[in-house]
Amino acid sequence: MISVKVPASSANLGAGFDCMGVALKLYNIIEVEEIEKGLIITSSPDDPSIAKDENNLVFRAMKMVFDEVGWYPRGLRINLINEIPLTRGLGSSAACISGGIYAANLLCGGKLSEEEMIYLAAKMEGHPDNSTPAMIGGLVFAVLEDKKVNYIKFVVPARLKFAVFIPDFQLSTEYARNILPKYIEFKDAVFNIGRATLFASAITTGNYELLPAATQDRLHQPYRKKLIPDFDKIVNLSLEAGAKGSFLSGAGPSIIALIDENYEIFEQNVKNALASMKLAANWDFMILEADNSGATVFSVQSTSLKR
Ligand SMILES: Nc1ncnc2c1ncn2[C@@H]1O[C@H](COP(=O)(O)OP(=O)(O)O)[C@@H](O)[C@H]1O
Ligand SMILES: N[C@@H](CCOP(=O)(O)O)C(=O)O
Repeated sequence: MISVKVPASSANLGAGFDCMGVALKLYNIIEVEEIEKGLIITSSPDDPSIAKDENNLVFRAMKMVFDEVGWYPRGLRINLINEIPLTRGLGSSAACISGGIYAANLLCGGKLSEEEMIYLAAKMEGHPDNSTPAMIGGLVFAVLEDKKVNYIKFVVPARLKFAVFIPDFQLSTEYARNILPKYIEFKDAVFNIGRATLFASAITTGNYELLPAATQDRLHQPYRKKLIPDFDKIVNLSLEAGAKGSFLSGAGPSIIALIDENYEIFEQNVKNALASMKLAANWDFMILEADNSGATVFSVQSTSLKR
């Protein structure tokens, strides 16, 4: 049995639509084992949206690797332990894809390079901003090209923390992508280019005072926030509590805020605000650090199957 740990991820980071994302210390565990025959998939906590047959996302990612390298297990047992909430904008699908590719590559003897795994994951997900940090960790600037992903990984210092606000409803990434406009005004494109580059510079040089300006966006949040009733309330309360920027996590509905200091004061202020605004019942709140490792093996037990 091979056990792989793969982190959650928060993509876009404001202005960096489809090209920026950070891995977070919230994990799924994917356990895989070759068996004599068949496909056995279990998951906990179970969720009706998690397929237990060949439609399962982790299995589909693994099969893509087997097809790529021309090696197939006789049968496969997959056990999924899901800490990352599904369909909340925290890269649950990307964790399945990157974790499944990573686990399958271990099962078939490591035939794929890290670059090949990063590309396959981004190609399957359709955009590299979740799958790449899920695979290698850190805060990643990434562009999916024709046959590869061009990326830079920035190792996030522990002083920068991430407040995550998770509502009690789901918003599928597919739906949240379909509602985006096919065309935008030139001035809005220029607006986002400037802030995405300012974000990259501010985050890598530690100029966190620039982050509130650098995390503004006109490409996706104006459209998606309409699907999230308390969006402005959560963003405003996190900024008033001292966050250095607050914005949609991925395609949502979760919201993420950047915190640079006074974490305990921030946490207490947020908890007080959530309670006084009667939002606490519908919004989970946690403070996470960035994960700088990505998908990792955390146990390998020899299989009883003899080839
Ligand atoms: N932990 C999981 N196990 C199996 N399938 C999953 C898991 N997480 C997501 N999926 C599949 O991926 C699909 C897309 O999820 P998505 O809307 O992208 O969620 P997220 O925003 O968390 O990435 C889900 O409908 C589900 O079928
Ligand atoms: N760039 C994508 C990111 C989707 O992230 P997820 O965690 O919601 O799957 C988008 O904004 O559509």
